[in-house]
Amino acid sequence: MNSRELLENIPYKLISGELPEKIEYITMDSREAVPGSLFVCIEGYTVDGHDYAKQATECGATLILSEKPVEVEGPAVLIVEDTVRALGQLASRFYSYPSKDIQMIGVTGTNGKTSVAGMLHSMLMELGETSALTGTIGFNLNGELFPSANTTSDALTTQKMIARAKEAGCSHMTMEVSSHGLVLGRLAGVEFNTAIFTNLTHDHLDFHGTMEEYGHAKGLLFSQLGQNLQEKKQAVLNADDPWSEQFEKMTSHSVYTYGIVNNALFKADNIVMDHFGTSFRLLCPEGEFPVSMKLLGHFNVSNALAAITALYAEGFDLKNILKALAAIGPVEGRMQKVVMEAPVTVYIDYAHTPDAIEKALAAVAGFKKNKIIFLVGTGGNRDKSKRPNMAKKASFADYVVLTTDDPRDESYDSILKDLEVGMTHSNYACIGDREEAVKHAIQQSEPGDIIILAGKGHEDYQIIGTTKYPHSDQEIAKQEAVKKFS
Ligand SMILES: CC(=O)N[C@H]1[C@@H](OP(=O)(O)OP(=O)(O)OC[C@H]2O[C@@H](n3ccc(=O)[nH]c3=O)[C@H](O)[C@@H]2O)O[C@H](CO)[C@@H](O)[C@@H]1O[C@H](C)C(=O)N[C@@H](C)C(=O)N[C@H](CCC(=O)O)C(=O)O
Ligand SMILES: Nc1ncnc2c1ncn2[C@@H]1O[C@H](COP(=O)(O)OP(=O)(O)OP(=O)(O)O)[C@@H](O)[C@H]1O
Repeated sequence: MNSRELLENIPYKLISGELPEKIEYITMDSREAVPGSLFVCIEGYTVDGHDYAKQATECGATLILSEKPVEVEGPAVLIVEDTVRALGQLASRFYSYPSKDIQMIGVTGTNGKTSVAGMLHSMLMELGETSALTGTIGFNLNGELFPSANTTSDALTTQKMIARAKEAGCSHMTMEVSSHGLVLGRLAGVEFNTAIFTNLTHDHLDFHGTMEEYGHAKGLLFSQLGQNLQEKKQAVLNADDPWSEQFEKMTSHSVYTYGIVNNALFKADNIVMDHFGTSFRLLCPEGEFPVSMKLLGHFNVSNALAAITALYAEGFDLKNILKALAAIGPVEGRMQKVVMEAPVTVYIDYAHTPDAIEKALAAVAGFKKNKIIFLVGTGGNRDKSKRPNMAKKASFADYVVLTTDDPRDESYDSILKDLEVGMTHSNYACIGDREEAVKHAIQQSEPGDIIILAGKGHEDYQIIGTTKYPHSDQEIAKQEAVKKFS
C-alpha cells in the first residue's frame, strides 16, 4: 500500500530518513519483520518494542513508527503520540477497513462476556448467518477455532481477524471486549454496530486500581460507537447494573435495556430452572413470550436477555431469535454439565470472581436435593484483593474445596491463606494441588450431591511457574467418579 495513503490523517513527525513509497506488511514484532515492513514499536510492561527497532531494520523494515527516537540506519522514523492507537488505525486502513463491512457486536463486562458472545455466535448461526467470534476461547471462524493469547487481542491481530472474517464472507462478528483491551487501545479502528454491557463487579483492580477507573475503562466501548447518528448503532445495557446509567450517557445512539429485577425494555420473570435448563417469560415491546433454553442459572437468563436484545436491535425477528435460543447448548465451560454415569451431578464452570461464584451457586440452589460441594481456586501473581471475598461467596456451599487456578510463581500456601480468610464456616479443605483437590471433591460426594468445579471452565491447563501443564477438571472428575461409584 502507498505509505502516504496509509498515514493520511495520522498526526506524525518524521525525525529521520525518507518515507518509503510502499508498505508491504505491518508488524509490531521485530521477529516477524520482512523487507518493506512498517515496524510499530509498542512499549509493554516488561519488554519495550522500541528496543527492537534495530532488529526489525535488519530484517528489512523500511518504516518505523515509535513514541520516542530510536537508533536505526536506513528506515524512516516517525514519531506519534500513541503507537498502539495509531497501529489500530493503520491496520484498519491497510486491511481496507474490514469492520465497516461486517456487523460488529462488542460485549464488555466483568462476567458474562464469553457466555453472551458465545450465545450470540451460536444463535447467529442458527439464524442462518455466517458468524465469527473472538474472545477468551479463541477466534472462531465459521466453526473453525484458532487459539488466541488474550480475551481482546492486540490492535494488529484484531484487525487481521476482522479482515479474515470479512474474506470468509461473515455477515457478523462478535468480539469480547476486555477493559485491558479498551484502555490499551487494542480496539482502535474497530467500528462497532452494537455494544453490550453485562455487569461490573470486583476484578482486575491490580491493573485498574479503583472500581471508578475500571468502570471508566468499560465505558470506552460505548463512546467508541461514535457521534455519527446517521449510522444505525446501538448500546445494549443491563438495567440491573447501576453502571448502565453512566454508560447510557456515553453514547448518543439508541439504547436498549434488559433486566430481571429493574424495569427494562426486555424483561424476564417467572424464571424456572432444573438440571436440563431454564424457562422464563419475556416481556418486551413485541408482547409477552414463553422462553426456554438449555442453559442454567439466573445469570444465564441475564446473558440470554442481552443476546435477545442485541439481535432484536440488529433487526432480527423476535420469534426466530427465541427459536435460535432454544436450539443452542451451553457455552463451553460455563455451567457445563459433565457427561458421566454417576449418582452425582458435576458442573464445570469458569467462575473466578466473587460475583460469578455467587451466581454459579445460586444457579443450582433451587434444585439441590443433598449437599452442594464447591471447588474454587484463584490465580497466583494476580489481583489478590478478591480472594477472601471469593471464599466468602463459596461458603454458601455445604462443603468447599479451596485450591489454586494457575498458581504461577506464587506458593500454594500463600494463595490458600488469602482464600481461607474469607471462609464463614469450617466445612472445607485446603488442597493446593488442583488435581488432588478435584479428586477430593469427588471423594467427599454422596449420591444426590451437586459438585461445581469452578475457575477453569474450558481451560485444559494449569500454569505452575511459567510452565503450562495439561490439566482437565472434567477428565479428573470423570475418572475419580468411576473409582468412587463403580
Ligand atoms: C503481562 C502483561 O500485562 N503484559 C502486557 C505487556 O507485555 P510485555 O511487557 O511482556 O511486552 P510484550 O507485549 O511482550 O512486548 C512489547 C512489544 O515488543 C515486541 N517485541 C518483543 C520481543 C522481541 O523480540 N521483539 C519485539 O518486537 C512485542 O511484539 C511487543 O510489540 O505490555 C503489552 C503492551 O501493552 C500488553 O499487550 C501485554 O499484555 C499481555 C498480552 C496480557 O496478557 N495482558 C493481560 C493482563 C490482559 O490483557 N488481559 C485482558 C483481560 C482478560 C480478562 O478479562 O480476564 C485480555 O484482554 O486478555
Ligand atoms: N451475567 C453474569 N453475571 C454474573 N456471573 C456470570 C454471568 N455470566 C457468567 N457468569 C459467571 O462467570 C463465569 C465466567 O463467565 P464468562 O466466561 O462468560 O465471563 P467473562 O466475562 O468472559 O470472563 P473473563 O473476562 O474472565 O474471560 C461463568 O462461568 C459464570 O460462573
